[in-house]
Amino acid sequence: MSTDSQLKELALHDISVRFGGLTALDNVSLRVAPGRIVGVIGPNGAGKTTLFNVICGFVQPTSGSLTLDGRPWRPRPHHLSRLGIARTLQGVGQFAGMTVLENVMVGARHRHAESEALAALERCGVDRYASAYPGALPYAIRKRIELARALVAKPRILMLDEPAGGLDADEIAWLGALIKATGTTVLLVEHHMDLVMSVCDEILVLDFGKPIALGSPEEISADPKVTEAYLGAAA
Ligand SMILES: Nc1ncnc2c1ncn2[C@@H]1O[C@H](COP(=O)(O)OP(=O)(O)OP(=O)(O)O)[C@@H](O)[C@H]1O
Repeated sequence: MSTDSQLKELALHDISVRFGGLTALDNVSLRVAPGRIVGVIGPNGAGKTTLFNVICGFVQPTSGSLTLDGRPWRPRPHHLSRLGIARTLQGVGQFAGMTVLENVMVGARHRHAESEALAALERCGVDRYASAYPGALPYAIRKRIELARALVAKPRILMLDEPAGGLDADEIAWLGALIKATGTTVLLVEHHMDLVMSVCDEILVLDFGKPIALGSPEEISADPKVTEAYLGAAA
């Protein structure tokens, strides 16, 4: 279990991202305090993945800034693991030519990579697949392997990009329990509302790149702007 002093505070300050004429993020500010589970939700195209990509350094903001532990920070993808930031991908992009264990060892940072990878697989309930090749395994198992790969380095900030996508109710319940048990800071982009509402301490709602609400699950579910954004998207 991480202690507070090991955790990092990540903050976005007035971040905007424009792709040509399209504003994908419009003055978004967010503080992800140590140990908190923060959700980012919004209809399709709201800017959730773009926000993740800004934090990972894949997309440069057009304006605004980021800080890590209060210091100005310019994210770079190859520095993330050194900083203790791990991210899962929307899909299950594992290396087909490597075993499950080898795939998870890619995420490890220490000398004891193999035992740490096995422990992460065990934590995710998939250690029995260690010597299998991921391509042959069911999707839900591969999602768990993806989580093990993110958890193996014991990240201080865990970024989960639609971890519930394609999972059934039992798998989602398991995932919710795992997220709560990590004891680390989590940033969660997810469409599955029950999961978001049950695990998050705080939720940011984006709509067409604009932050329209930020608050506890109770505040967000009672906010008419949020209902309107989702109904508008469904109409
Ligand atoms: N590299 C890019 N170039 C141009 N437009 C982009 C790029 N990346 C994202 N966009 C656009 O920015 C907007 C926000 O996209 P983004 O993928 O961040 O939304 P999202 O909330 O993650 O959507 P979804 O829920 O469907 O994954 C969309 O209109 C998208 O088409």
